[in-house]
Amino acid sequence: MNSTPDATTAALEARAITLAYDRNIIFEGLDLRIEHGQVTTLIGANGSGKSTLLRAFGRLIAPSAGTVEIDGESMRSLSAKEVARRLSILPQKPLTPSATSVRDLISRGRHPHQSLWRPWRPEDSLAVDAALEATGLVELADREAGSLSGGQLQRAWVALVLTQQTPTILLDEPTTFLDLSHQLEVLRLVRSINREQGSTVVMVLHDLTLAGRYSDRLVVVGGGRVIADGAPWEVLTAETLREAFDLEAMVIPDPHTGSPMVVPIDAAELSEPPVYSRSLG
Ligand SMILES: Nc1ncnc2c1ncn2[C@@H]1O[C@H](COP(=O)(O)OP(=O)(O)OP(=O)(O)O)[C@@H](O)[C@H]1O
Repeated sequence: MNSTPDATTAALEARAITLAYDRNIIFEGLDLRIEHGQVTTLIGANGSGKSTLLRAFGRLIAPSAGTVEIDGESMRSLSAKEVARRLSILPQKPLTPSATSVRDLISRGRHPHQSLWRPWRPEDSLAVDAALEATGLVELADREAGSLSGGQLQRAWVALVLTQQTPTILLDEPTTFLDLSHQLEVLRLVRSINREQGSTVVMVLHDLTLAGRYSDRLVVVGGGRVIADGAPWEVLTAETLREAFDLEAMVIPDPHTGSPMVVPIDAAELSEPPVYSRSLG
């Protein structure tokens, strides 16, 4: 790994940033620290600015005011190649190149590691093989990427990000298009990379229960600010869900993992007594 984190430097830090599209201001003067070695997940309603924030952390968009730092250094002061060595990002809608095999697509993840003096090495092939294996794509390695199903392609993008082996990984909705079993597989993989390699992960997820299960920290955004920030049990409360999502919900412990499970309540059903009491009564 390239970075040498210390206790006081954040992996990523937004300092008083303003993010806007023309005159549409999404965040103004926002501060947010992302700690080294944690899985942090951004949650919030549609259009609340999660992807915008992630893109700013990935230097895909520049703040119109304030700074974004990586390991204590301003992103602006670093070359594109240096940023690519430190972080990888899976954007929300990556464009699939045509006439590219799955293996070639994933191999692109090794480009930041190469230079004139550092051509393709056996370890690059090993990293690609490991990512194919980890994402269950070995049998599809020679298929054209454009011919994959939505879920298979999503796993190929996740594999591409993983082969980069950067200290920080940003994932915008990595479970889109995936069936539940593959969602679990991808999130388990992301967490194992975090635990085993100490990578810092920042993701955007829509499934609140999975976010709570696989994250160390949740950051809820809405109305141009951070509504709540903390460990999953601190953040996933009925009050926060009401404020952030306009949602009535119960939060109960998952019987298997003990992590918070969000059970949405349909407002139309609120007038009815719970099914349990109906069947008992
Ligand atoms: N490229 C863009 N140009 C103009 N406006 C944009 C652009 N991208 C996002 N927006 C607007 O910025 C706001 C925040 O969008 P963003 O995609 O960050 O939200 P989000 O929380 O990730 O949403 P979702 O959950 O629907 O993916 C929205 O109002 C959106 O319409």
